[in-house]
Amino acid sequence: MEAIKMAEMWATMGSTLASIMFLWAIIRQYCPVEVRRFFEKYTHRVMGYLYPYIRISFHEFLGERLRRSEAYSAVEAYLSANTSKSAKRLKAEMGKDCSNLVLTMNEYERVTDEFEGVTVWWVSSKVVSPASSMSNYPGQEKRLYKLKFHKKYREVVTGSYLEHVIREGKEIRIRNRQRKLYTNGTGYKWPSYKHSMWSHIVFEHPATFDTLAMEPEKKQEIIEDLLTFSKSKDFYARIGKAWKRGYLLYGPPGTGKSTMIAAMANFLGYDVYDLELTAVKDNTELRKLLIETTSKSIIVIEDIDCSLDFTGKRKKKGEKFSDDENEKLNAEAGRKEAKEEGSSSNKVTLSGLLNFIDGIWSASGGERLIMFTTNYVEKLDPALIRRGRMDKHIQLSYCSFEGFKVLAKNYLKLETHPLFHTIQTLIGEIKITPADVAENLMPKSTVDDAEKCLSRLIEALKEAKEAEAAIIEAEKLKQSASPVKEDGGFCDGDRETAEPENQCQR
Ligand SMILES: Nc1ncnc2c1ncn2[C@@H]1O[C@H](COP(=O)(O)OP(=O)(O)OP(=O)(O)O)[C@@H](O)[C@H]1O
Repeated sequence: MEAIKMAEMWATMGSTLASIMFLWAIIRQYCPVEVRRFFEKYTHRVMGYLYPYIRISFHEFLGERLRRSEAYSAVEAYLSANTSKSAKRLKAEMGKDCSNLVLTMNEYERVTDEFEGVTVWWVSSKVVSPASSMSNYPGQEKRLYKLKFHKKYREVVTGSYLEHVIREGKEIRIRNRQRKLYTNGTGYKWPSYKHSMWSHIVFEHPATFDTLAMEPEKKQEIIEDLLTFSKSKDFYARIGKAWKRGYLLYGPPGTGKSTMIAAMANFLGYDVYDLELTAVKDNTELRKLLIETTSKSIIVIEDIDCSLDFTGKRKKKGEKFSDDENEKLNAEAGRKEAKEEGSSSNKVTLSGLLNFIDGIWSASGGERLIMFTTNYVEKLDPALIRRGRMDKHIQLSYCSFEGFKVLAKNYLKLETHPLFHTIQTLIGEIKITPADVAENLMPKSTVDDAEKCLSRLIEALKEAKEAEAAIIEAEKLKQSASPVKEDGGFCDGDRETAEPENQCQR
């Protein structure tokens, strides 16, 4: 009996409240703003005792720090990525003016989220500002999010949860935005002089770390390095360094240097600036181009060893200098360059490039990765690639069995196959680039099945093995014919000849 009475009482209370809400929704449209605010203030107080949940407009807490539209977009991105499918329906535009709000109840969508053990509910609602009495324009329609949570979690929600939502939402938006690939070329500027400028296309390279053929541990190390960098804004500010990181990617042609850059750009959601140094007239122009790059970008100089004379001018291959000696040589080379710069302003110099790498972005802020690629790391000037400038050196090498498995999964959708064993043995014995493996795995006609592609790869590996054996045999014969050169220099791959010109030829 008791239970039935209670149920009846709750039902009556519920229907009374619903009637009041319904009446209020009608009346409030015609109420002056002051009356409405007064009424709502006291209703909220009373309701606070009966109903311990708080419903806040998201902008109450972030309005000061963030533009409304920015906050709205961040929440939208966060909810779309982190919560149930229903959030995907929350796509909406945000209007400019949010005064005089009228809620239209039937637009409600509700999404649940959890953070540090706290449950919150997001509600999306449509808002219409009343039509102006002076014009014929209808009222503007806007969207907003409201957040509901138990009042005992007020501190967690307004303290860390909202920050978390905004931060994550912004990152998701950056990852999802359409990115650009910039290249520099020559343009004309009034009054008609040539100058280097960026032009761009949409960056749509499909490479990801999942599709990159590389040992899993090495891949993971790079991913973590990138993640740490992208989250280290405060750290860089604290230690007084520009928020940039240099990567040197080196290895033989076809080992995936360009593919790695694309995977990095896709992973971080950055734009790519492909800087062609040979098209840059001088240091002034280089400076201008670099300053024009935006935050969250990767600046790439491919084949740096071929881009002007940046190769080991200061230190010849095999020469071992102490740090002091190196400093002296570098200073001397710097002076020489400065002289050259004075005599010919028509040049991008090493010192110019080093200066820009070191300091150019200190004033402009924002995060940037600078990447050099080369097939001949040993040719590069040590000053160009020292740690601090090129913070991480990544060697891209010949295809390992782990790398092959990634390619087999990408190209043939194969995780395992009886022919894998033969491939594992052969791939451990010879050097083959991922590009060559990929080429062999590519179906050449509609009748090519996985087995045919794998057999073709085995054939290619066997041929490469035979070719390698023939080269080794020929070299042995050559060496046994002339062990010592006329000038007394040796040629054993490790030791230099007496004259620098007489370098070993492989
Ligand atoms: N590690 C890899 N993972 C996946 N695919 C690869 C890899 N390496 C090469 N490839 C394939 O080979 C092609 C050429 O590779 P990429 O241009 O990245 O090599 P690279 O090292 O930059 O060569 P280069 O030094 O000649 O510029 C790519 O389009 C890709 O299909």
